[in-house]
Amino acid sequence: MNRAEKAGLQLQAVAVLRMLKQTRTYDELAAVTGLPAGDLNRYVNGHVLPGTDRAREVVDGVGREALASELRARVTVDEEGYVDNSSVVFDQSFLDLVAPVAVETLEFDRPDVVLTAATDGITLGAAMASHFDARIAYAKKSKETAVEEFIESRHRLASGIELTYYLPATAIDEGETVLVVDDLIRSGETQELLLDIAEQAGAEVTGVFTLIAVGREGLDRARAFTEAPVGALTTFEE
Ligand SMILES: O=P(O)(O)OC[C@H]1O[C@H](OP(=O)(O)OP(=O)(O)O)[C@H](O)[C@@H]1O
Ligand SMILES: Nc1ncnc2[nH]cnc12
Repeated sequence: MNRAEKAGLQLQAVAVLRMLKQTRTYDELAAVTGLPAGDLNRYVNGHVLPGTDRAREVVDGVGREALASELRARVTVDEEGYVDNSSVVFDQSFLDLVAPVAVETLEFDRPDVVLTAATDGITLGAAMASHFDARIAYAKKSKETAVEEFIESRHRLASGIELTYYLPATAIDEGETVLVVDDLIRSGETQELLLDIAEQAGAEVTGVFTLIAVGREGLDRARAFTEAPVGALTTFEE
């Protein structure tokens, strides 16, 4: 780990601790993290940075669980199992916190491009791309004006309606690496289209990540299309 990566990890741990501290006393934070309350006070106030091992423990161990439960507390699920996650996808600061934790715990390699689907995947995609210093690309259900060439992927849904996503052909170069992300996966049809677009571009997929999986079908479907890691921050049972 070089110095910049070490500093990045230390600052991620501080961001996670600050988020957890918002609803906890230092003693409660000590109970969650297993770290002394006095040290936590110094980290949260920015007087001292946690060492690399402690920072990794916070980001890997505490971070993922804490962010998943924060996410679950924010979303609502209606009686048909549809999820309203607008309070998460509209909150760029929260997504900026999720990105490094997801990357550390699911062990995604740095991609050249983070690929997502408009609309609701865009803010998570931006957070992931910013974390990796990678480009973002989002496929849309309509063609952008003035773009001459598109990669398109079409799929007939169970209802018979056809779904097509379009990506400007210049968004991904052949041989580049791509991390595919979205806010939510349910049937996996959207991920299948994104993975097909990545394949048409001649890209190598480094992983698939979603904030929420509703049931297992979508993740299993994505796994059938790539050997790269596929994961969700949290899964809701159907
Ligand atoms: O796994 P699937 O069954 O394909 O469902 C997941 C997709 O559905 C939602 O997008 P939606 O199509 O509602 O578009 P939006 O982001 O513009 O709301 C969500 O943001 C995912 O992209
Ligand atoms: N918001 C949502 N909740 C559950 N399933 C979905 N499929 C597509 N969008 C969804």
